Formats: sequence, C-alpha cells, structure tokens
Amino acid sequence: MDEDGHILPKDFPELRNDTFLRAARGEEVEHVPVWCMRQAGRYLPEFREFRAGKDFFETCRSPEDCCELTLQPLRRFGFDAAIIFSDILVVPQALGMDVQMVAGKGPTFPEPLKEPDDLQRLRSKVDVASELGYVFRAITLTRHKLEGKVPLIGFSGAPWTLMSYMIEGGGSTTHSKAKRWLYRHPEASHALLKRLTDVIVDYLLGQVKAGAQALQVFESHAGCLGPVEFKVFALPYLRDIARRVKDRLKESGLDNVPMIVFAKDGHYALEDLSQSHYEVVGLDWTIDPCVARQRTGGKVSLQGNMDPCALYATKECISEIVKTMVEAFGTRGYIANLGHGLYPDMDPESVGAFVEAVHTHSRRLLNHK
Ligand SMILES: Cc1c2[nH]c(c1CCC(=O)O)Cc1[nH]c(c(CCC(=O)O)c1C)Cc1[nH]c(c(CCC(=O)O)c1C)Cc1[nH]c(c(CCC(=O)O)c1C)C2
Repeated sequence: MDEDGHILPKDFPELRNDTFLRAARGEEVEHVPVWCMRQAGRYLPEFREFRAGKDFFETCRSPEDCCELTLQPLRRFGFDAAIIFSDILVVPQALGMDVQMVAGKGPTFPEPLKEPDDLQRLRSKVDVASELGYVFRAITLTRHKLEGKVPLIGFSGAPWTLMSYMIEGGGSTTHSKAKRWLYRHPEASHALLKRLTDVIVDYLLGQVKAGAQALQVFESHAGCLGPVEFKVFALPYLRDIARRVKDRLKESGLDNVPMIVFAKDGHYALEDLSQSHYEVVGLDWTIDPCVARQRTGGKVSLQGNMDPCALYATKECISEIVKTMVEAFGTRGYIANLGHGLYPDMDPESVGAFVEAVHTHSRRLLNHK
C-alpha cells in the first residue's frame, strides 16, 4: 500500500494461464485462447444489477467497481483473458472535455469541437498520472484480484476514433462533421491527432506500469475512412503509438507486452496494419480468415472474428460456425474473439457455448497434429 492506501503494482500473483500471451506472440498453445470484446456488459444480469442507478463515468472512476465488473464475466466463462472495465472516452475527458453517458443515447459531449479554434479549449499538457490515475489503480487492483487466473488487457481508443467522437459529440452514422475537418482543416486535424497520440502513449505506458499484460488499441471508426484517408490520418498515429510504447518500455527496463490493433471495418488496410509494430491484428467479421492470413503473410497473430449476431443462433449452430472459423484461422498465432462487442440482448449461455466451442474444436485440432 502507498500512503494514500492504494495497492501497489508489485508482487502480483503468478500467471497460471498464459495461453493468450503465447498466442499473441505466435508461440505454441494447447488450445486456442478466447475472450470477447465487451465481455463485461449489459448482457450479464449481474452487470445490470451492479451498475443500476450509478453514473457510468462515476463507475469508471472507482477502481473497486471497475475491478468487480472486470471479474464478473470470468466467474461465468472460461475466458483466457480479462479486459479492464473502462471506456475509450476517458481520454477526451483527460484533455478537458466534458463527456456524459446519456441513458438510451450513449456517450454525449455537451460541447464538441466545432472549429480549429476550439482546440485551444483542450489542456495543452496532460498529466496522465493525475487525470487517469484512477484507471491505473483499477488495473493494479484487478491484476491482484485476478490471482493469476488469466492476463489482464489494458486499452485505449485510437487517435482518429477519439477525434471523431470529440467533433461529432457522440455516436454518428456518417461521421461527416469529423470528416469535414480532415478535408477542410487537415493541419488542425493533424495537430489534434498528434496531441491525442502523445496522451495515448503516456496512458498505455502507465497501464503497463500499473500491471496491464497486453494492450489493445481500438480504431472503431476505421470503416468511415477510405484507404487514402486511413493512410494519412489513422495509420501513422497507430504506428507511432506502438513504436513509442515499445521504445519507452525498453527505456524503462520493462518487458515488452503484446499489442493488438483493432481497426473495425478497416480490411482495406490489413497489409499496412500487419506491418505497424503490433503483434496482433484484430479483425471484424467482414473478412474471410484465410484471406486475412494470406494478406498479413504470417507476420502477425490474428484475433477475431465471429459475427456477434451468430450468438443468436442455437448452440449447435454456434459450435459449427466456431469449428469452421478455427479451422480457417488455424491454431497457431490465433486468438478467438467476436468481430465486435457483445450486444445487451445476448444470452450469456450462448457466450458460454462460444467459449466452449473454441476450446473443444481447437484442442481436437491440436491433438490430431
Ligand atoms: C459496458 C460499456 C462500456 N462502455 C459503454 C458501455 C455500456 C453502457 C453501460 O453499461 O451503462 C458505453 C459506450 N461507450 C462507447 C459506446 C459506443 C457509442 C457509439 O459510438 O454509438 C457506448 C454505448 C464508446 C466506446 N467504448 C469503447 C469503444 C471501443 C470498442 C467498440 O468499438 O465498441 C467505443 C467505440 C471501449 C469499451 N467500452 C467499455 C469497455 C469495457 C471492457 C469490455 O470490453 O468488457 C471497452 C473496451 C465499457
């Protein structure tokens, strides 16, 4: 404990299941590891009960609450990794923007960025330890409470995805306000993306120092860009993040941690993503596993990519879909996941069937080698 009574990021329990980390590094495994994006979420009755009546970002600022919500899905399912409960929008908050979670509407910025002059409203220097220390404390606490069961993943939103929220002021189908900046104000766009990148690098590094054993960068809004815009406004920053995090870990004498890049609907950028210093490329369901393997040329591990809606199928059907998916990806350098997050109306039993099917089919394949 430190003088404020916070648990310290040291003497963590020994890791008992490193399957996820081995798969991320392309090493041999006994089964294909599996976890789900949004595995802590409203599809779980215990999640709904725990969150009832509490403000979303209040919950994010409570290390004890984040720890509990992170552990909930692991009590039910044999997931091979945990992901810290938080949200990508804590970074715009750290830059000084107000973000509220509005019931039925999702995250909302009462005063989004409208014109380049609005960049002056952002904090010029962000001290991540004071602005986002609550996430670091949640990670440290959770890493202890996991008791070495599975590794803990930290995460951040990617610069373009965060920029689009900061300009749109919330969810959007066209992202046209944010894309207007790219075409109309390219310099200001780069200035904003650069500032976000600097904060994200410090933030991810802080997460590893706090105990995160892997990192995922969510470029959830890659799909509204085309290949040209992606190359100019997203890819350079994604690359910069991975390179700088890895360099800084080395400088600090810390071990490298696997990094995952998930560019939703960014299949046009697969080749580039596989050469961006990330160990793992996450895939949504719009790409065929064999094509993804071919296009990434065995340079990286792959993660994904079952259509989350396949969880509406029967257990038998889920098992068949998983079998086909695991056979197509192969058992080496593969982390099973959905192609995006779980939805609130999904049946926890189907999630259990998904996890079981990944373990069963991959064990069978590995035993027959
Ligand atoms: C469970 C949850 C979260 N955020 C939100 C919810 C639902 C609200 C609630 O429970 O009250 C609101 C919440 N937060 C966000 C949204 C999307 C809004 C929109 O764009 O329409 C919502 C409903 C923004 C957000 N937030 C996140 C992303 C990237 C992943 C993705 O592409 O879905 C994005 C885009 C990341 C995120 N968000 C969350 C996690 C937790 C860890 C886990 O996966 O179990 C993670 C990794 C947690």
